[in-house]
Amino acid sequence: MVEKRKPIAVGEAVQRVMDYAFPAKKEFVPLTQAHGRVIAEAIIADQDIPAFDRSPYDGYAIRSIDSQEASSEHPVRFQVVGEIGAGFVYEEDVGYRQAVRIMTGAPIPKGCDAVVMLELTQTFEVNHQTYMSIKRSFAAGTNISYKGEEVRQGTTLITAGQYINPGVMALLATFGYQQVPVFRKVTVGVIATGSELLEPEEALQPGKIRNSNAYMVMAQIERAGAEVQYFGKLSDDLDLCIEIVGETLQKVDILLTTGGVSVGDYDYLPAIYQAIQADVLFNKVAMRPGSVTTVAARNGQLLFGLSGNPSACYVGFELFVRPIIRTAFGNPQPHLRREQAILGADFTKPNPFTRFVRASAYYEKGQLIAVPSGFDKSSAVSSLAAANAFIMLPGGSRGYEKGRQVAVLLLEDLQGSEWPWDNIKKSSKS
Ligand SMILES: Nc1nc2c(c(=O)[nH]1)N[C@H]1C(S)=C(S)[C@@H](COP(=O)(O)OP(=O)(O)OC[C@H]3O[C@@H](n4cnc5c(N)ncnc54)[C@H](O)[C@@H]3O)O[C@H]1N2
Ligand code: MOO
Ligand SMILES: [Mg+2]
Repeated sequence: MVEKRKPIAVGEAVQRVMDYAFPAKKEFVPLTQAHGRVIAEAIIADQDIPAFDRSPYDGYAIRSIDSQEASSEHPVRFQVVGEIGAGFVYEEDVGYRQAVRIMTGAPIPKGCDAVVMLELTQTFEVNHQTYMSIKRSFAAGTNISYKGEEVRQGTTLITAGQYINPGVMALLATFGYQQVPVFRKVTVGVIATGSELLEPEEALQPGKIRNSNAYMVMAQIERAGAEVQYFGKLSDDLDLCIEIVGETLQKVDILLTTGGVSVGDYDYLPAIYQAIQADVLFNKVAMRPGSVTTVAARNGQLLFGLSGNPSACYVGFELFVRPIIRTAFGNPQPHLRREQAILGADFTKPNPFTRFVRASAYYEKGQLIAVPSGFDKSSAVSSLAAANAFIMLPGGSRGYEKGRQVAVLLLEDLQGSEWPWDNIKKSSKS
């Protein structure tokens, strides 16, 4: 008699997995390798920005009081006593009706309190002495970028857990980080199971297929921000599988397998979990595809038994594995971002389980539209290429027509959701 499995709700299944989330660990990487990682400590300004009063323009630094009488009828003339480019300091005192030619980014010379843009001046020479004249007055503070006007020393600019984007890189460089504290990437081991599998370089043979899942989930692991270790494919040989799975667990933080989780004669994952004394957290989820997704734990370590069917494998990864990876970065929003969208095409197939339809989501006139991205069976491989979202359709006895509001989960987003699984309700007509 084949084992009868009891499906549990998706949210319940995700919660059971999240109970095994492990804490983030810190490591240091050189600045040049920090882009794309997640910062493990706050960035607190250890200096003001700007660090000194500086000129925002190419021009002349003056004492504003000396310009008070300037007008177009009576231009005021200044003796140019020096010049200074960015990176240098003008050390002398600047006196009555003296000006220093100054370039953008250079520190304001002592005594000066305004900068006149080059375009508003006239420069000329009299007896080998350079002068400039202006036709209007300038108030104190004109064209000065003040020390600390952007950021005050001691301000927290970035908190731990933030993705290091190019802007964060600029801050790290500004504050002189050579080694950057980042969360360690968890290592996810991948094993594909199935006697039918050939690697991409192998020629096709009758009854065999190429192993697409391993390459797909390895990319999903990287997209989620973890490190991959690939242990190859295993044929359906129970003893060999038990041995390799046991060994592999020692080498990784998380082990992910594809295939062999259903009730078929060669679906060995349930027996493998039993043999290595792993506790099965669930082996049936009320979702499509991916209902057979099985997750087990041994000594606190998670083993994800993803389906062999490519679309089911893909969905199982995004719902269950990705949030665990993102939690290991101290990310408080580790789940897929949930948004509302308009269903862009009829979806007539009813199903009692919650469905995760692989979809292409795009904005049109400010409205998010989601359209199924191709052949919709659990076995489909071709619809994944164009998928950047799942349309989440509550289970029920009817299909959904174009134009309805539906919930979508975004796959290529960095923001994430804290918990997208509440209120999976019937969609309503918008
Ligand atoms: N009697 C029942 N049969 C099935 C059930 C069920 O409840 N009762 N569940 C079905 C569902 S739903 C799914 S999903 C699949 C799950 O199958 P498994 O996870 O056991 O995976 P396999 O049997 O190993 O393979 C299924 C399918 O996927 C292909 N496959 C496997 N590995 C790969 C790979 N690495 N790359 C590409 N394709 C792969 C494999 O050739 C099979 O076609 O079970 C249903 N059956
Ligand atoms: O596990 Mo299956 O994906 O529901 O077709
Ligand atoms: Mg099977």
